[in-house]
Amino acid sequence: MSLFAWIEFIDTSTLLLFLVVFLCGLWLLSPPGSPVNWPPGPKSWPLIGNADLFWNNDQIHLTFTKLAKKYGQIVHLRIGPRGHVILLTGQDVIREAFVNQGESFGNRLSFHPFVKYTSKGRGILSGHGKNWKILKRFTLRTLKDFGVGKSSLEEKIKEELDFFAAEIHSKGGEPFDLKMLIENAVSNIMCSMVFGERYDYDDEEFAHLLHGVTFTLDKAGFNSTPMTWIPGAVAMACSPTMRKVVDIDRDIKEFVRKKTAEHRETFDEQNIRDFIDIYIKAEKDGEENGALTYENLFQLIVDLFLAGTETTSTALLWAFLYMICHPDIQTRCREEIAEVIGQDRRPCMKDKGTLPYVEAAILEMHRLASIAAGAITHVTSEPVTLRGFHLPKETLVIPNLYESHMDPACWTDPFAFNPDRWLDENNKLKKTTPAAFMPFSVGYRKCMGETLAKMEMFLFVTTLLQRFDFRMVDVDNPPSYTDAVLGMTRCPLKYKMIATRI
Ligand code: HEM
Repeated sequence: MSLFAWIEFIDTSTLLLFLVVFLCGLWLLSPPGSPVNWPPGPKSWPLIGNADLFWNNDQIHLTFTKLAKKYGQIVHLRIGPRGHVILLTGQDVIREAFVNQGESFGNRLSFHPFVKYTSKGRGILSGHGKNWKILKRFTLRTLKDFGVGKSSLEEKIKEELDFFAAEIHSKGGEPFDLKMLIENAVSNIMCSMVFGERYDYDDEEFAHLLHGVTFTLDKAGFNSTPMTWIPGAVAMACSPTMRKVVDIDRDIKEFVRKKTAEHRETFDEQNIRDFIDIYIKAEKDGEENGALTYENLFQLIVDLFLAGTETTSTALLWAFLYMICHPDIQTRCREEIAEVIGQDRRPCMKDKGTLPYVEAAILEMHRLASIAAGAITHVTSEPVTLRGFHLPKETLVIPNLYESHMDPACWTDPFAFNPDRWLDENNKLKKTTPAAFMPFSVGYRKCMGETLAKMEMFLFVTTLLQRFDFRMVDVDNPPSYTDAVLGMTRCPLKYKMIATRI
């Protein structure tokens, strides 16, 4: 296997030579004697630093945990002659950085080639600084106004659940893979909020976009970190993956462009239909001193799709995998739903608080699945000091959220799926959650969609368990619920299941 097979980006040996020459050049030009004192870390190779740790490694969170055991809570990795990555392990140090010094640790990777050629640092996922603050304010306010946490959005989620349940029913008890169905359903909720419409599960154009989103999130995951210091033009010229990500970005933008153009033509200030209308109105009203531009709207919508579909659908995939691997827990959830809600009415958000065991199972899913195992890479916005280490501006910072969820010092028998750990002696949900529990990250850049994600998780899990019994296809050959692949999110391996209508 070639040296660069890990990243699928390099076509030819000529390029390899070019890169070596390029890295040598950078190395020679690097300023001597840096004024920072780096935390400890593994020995690094000349030129490539510790980039080898990322090669072909879809379990990088486990590598990070091993490094923390050896070098401590703050580990330093070198990438190439100039790049520096800091790994943070443990909720205390993660909070010290992201909560206590949130803004200093709050930039994103605007210099990664993927970002340079797609969002260009606009939007909320890869943006930072003044523009990001404006978009964050607008997004949180609009999500709230538009119904996140309110009954209007709840109705949309329930409508989608009816389509979703009908699709599962149509499998007629035959084995099926939930992945695409669930991605469709979750994206449709976002589509209803943003565009005011949903798409059929067999809509080819939409399926193409969803595949694109999955591909991008897979390839833009942690093992693409060493690419950060490869010049964008070199990556574009040499990497088929990079070119595909750019093509996908173009297709998604074309789709969004079509939708926003239609909205502009039919815009009626008296009848605000969705997120795009709210944005158009804000733009017309000159809100935020004109900072809400068309380009910003564009990237914002793309970002909401990237951040809000794959995450929730992956979390749901894990939830149903745990349910089929633990039929006893599934039955206990269903019994609680039957006792509190019955079969004659559908679950609603008002039921939250009355189904402690189901809620405990969802919390346990978030912990054990740790879908955002390393959150999204942060970047220091200025020189900072953390526990005596002085880190320069533009240091990459990755929090190992996975380790916090698996730390035996915080969780008894951490690899077991055990909803009971969230309940008190009266089988009520414990009043506080442990500080080590951070599925949505913490501080300045924490998830903006947490409330929406929690609504979706609760309504999907309760509604589907009320209507279906889920089983594994072959009890003698159960799917693994410990193995996973980490791209941007930590995904379960492909599995099928059987659903029977209750
Ligand atoms: C189970 C579902 C979800 C999980 C576990 C999750 C988790 C996360 C995590 C860990 C981050 C990174 C925070 C950091 O870098 O420190 C994040 C960022 C983000 N999430 Fe979520 N998320 C979920 C669903 C959603 C949904 C449904 C939305 C839709 C609105 C959303 C919108 C965002 C946005 C916009 C960001 C970027 C925040 C920023 O960079 O400032 N997420 N999410």
